[in-house]
Amino acid sequence: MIELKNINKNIIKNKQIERVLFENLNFSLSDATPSIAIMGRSGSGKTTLLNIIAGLDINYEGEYFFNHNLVYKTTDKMADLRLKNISIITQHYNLLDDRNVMENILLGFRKKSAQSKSQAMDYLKMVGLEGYAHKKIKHLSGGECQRVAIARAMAKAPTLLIADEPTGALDEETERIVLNIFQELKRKGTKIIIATHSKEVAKSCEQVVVIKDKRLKAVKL
Ligand SMILES: Nc1ncnc2c1ncn2[C@@H]1O[C@H](COP(=O)(O)OP(=O)(O)OP(=O)(O)O)[C@@H](O)[C@H]1O
Repeated sequence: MIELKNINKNIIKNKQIERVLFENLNFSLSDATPSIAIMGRSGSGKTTLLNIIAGLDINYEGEYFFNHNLVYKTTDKMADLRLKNISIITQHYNLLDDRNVMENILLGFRKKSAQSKSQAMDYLKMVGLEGYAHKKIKHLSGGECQRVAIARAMAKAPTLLIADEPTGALDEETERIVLNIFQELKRKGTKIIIATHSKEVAKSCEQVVVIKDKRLKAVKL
């Protein structure tokens, strides 16, 4: 479904290469693989790789294939790809602080319909936040924000869900709830790419890779 070939990515500071982050890195999420976990030490480049996959970062060398088609790395083409296919749960949730929970989830729907509100209520219930629809985001805890971000991602019913440390702010029980939701999404055909430090989360994925020495290596947990 997604293939990145020979990716070179440098961190540039004051027009100089400060650090070579990826060198001839290859990534592949095959049509047959429901989910993949990306692991690696802090600062190894997990978020950067997710940003490349999400089309949010196009400043790299190498080729990007989506559904076997080469994607031209322009902001417009990548935005279009994202709009049609991808939901992202970022490390900082990217929610609108001054809006309430329901308004944030409704932003996730590609097309709103008469049923959108009741669907959004169902997603809220699934993430254990029934009764939170009218609360302002700024009044929620980190873990609650993370679950709203997951509910918003579900609203899009994406082909691909990209999640950056999606359980980082959650206790064990809530982590289990979120992992069950991911299993349900996979059953419905959504593919998932997760960056994580958690072995439990990684074990819930069919494939695990680790960023090491500027490349990806397959690992068995
Ligand atoms: N826009 C940027 N400008 C400068 N440096 C950057 C930028 N984006 C990322 N980096 C650097 O690239 C490296 C990789 O960062 P990244 O956030 O991808 O790592 P990570 O593996 O996700 O880390 P963590 O597990 O701590 O979230 C870091 O050293 C970071 O400082």
